[in-house]
Amino acid sequence: MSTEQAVLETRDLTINFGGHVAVDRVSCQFHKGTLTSIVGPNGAGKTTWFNLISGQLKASAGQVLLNGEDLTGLSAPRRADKGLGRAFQLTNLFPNLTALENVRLAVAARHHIGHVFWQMASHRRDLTERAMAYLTQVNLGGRAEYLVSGLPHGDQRKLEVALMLALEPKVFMFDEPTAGMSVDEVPVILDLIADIKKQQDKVVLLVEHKMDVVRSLSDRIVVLHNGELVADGEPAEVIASPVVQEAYLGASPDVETEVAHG
Ligand SMILES: Nc1ncnc2c1ncn2[C@@H]1O[C@H](COP(=O)(O)OP(=O)(O)OP(=O)(O)O)[C@@H](O)[C@H]1O
Repeated sequence: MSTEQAVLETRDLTINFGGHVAVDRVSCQFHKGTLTSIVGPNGAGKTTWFNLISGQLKASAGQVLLNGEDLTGLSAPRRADKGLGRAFQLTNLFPNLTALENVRLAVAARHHIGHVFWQMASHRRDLTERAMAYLTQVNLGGRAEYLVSGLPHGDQRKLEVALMLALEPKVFMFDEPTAGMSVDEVPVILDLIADIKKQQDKVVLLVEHKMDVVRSLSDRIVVLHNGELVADGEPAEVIASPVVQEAYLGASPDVETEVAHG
C-alpha cells in the first residue's frame, strides 16, 4: 500500500434505507494513477456507494475525503467543483442543445466563465475550440452540431464522458460506461478510460459487470456484497478468491461475459 496521501478516501461510509444497510462501513483509499473496478452482485451497493461519494446521497455515517479534505457535508455540485467527476447516466445532458453547446457549458462551468464574458467573440471562440477538442477525444467531432435528443444512445453516453473530461476532475467515476453501446463504440470509451489512467495524476473508479473489461483495465478490484467491502486487491487474486466465488454463486472466474448480472 502506498504511503502517499490518498486522493480519495471513504471512511466507514454507511447509508441505511429504513432498516436496510445498503452501504455498510466501507473504508477504502484510492491513489493517483490507479484504476479500480468495483464489482459485486446486483444490489450489492455499488451505485449507492458512488452516490455517497459524489454527494447524490447523504451518508448516514462515515466520511468522504478528497486529498484529505472532508467533503461529507458538501452538496453534489460543490463536490464536482472540488474535483469529483461523475457520468450521470444521461441525466446531466441538455437534450435540446447541441453536443457542442453541452460541452461548451461544461467548459464554461469549469472555468467559472459567466454569460457576459462568454458573449465576447474571442472567449466564445476559445470555449468552442476547447469543447471541440473534448468532443474529438470521444469520437464525436463529426456530430458537434447535432441536437442531443437526436443522438443515438451510445453517442449520448460518449457525450457524458466528454462533459466529464471538460470538468477536468481529479477523480473519474464511471458507472457501466459502455452499457447500451454498440460493439464498435465500446473500444473508444475503453481506450479513453485507459488514457485517463495513463495521465498518472487521476483516480479512476469503474463500476462494471463485464469481467473482460474489468480484467483488461484494472489495477485493483474492490468487491462489495450486501453493502460490505468483502475483497480488495489485485485483479487475478481477487477474482480467484473464495469470497468472490461464493458471492457470485459458483460462477466461474473464467466466464468472460457478465459478473453476477441478472
Ligand atoms: N433510494 C433508495 N431507497 C431505498 N433503497 C435503495 C435506494 N437506492 C438503493 N437502494 C437499495 O440499496 C441496495 C443497493 O443498491 P445499488 O443500486 O447500490 O446496488 P448495485 O450494486 O449498484 O446493483 P446493480 O449492479 O444492480 O446496479 C439495493 O438493495 C437497493 O434496492
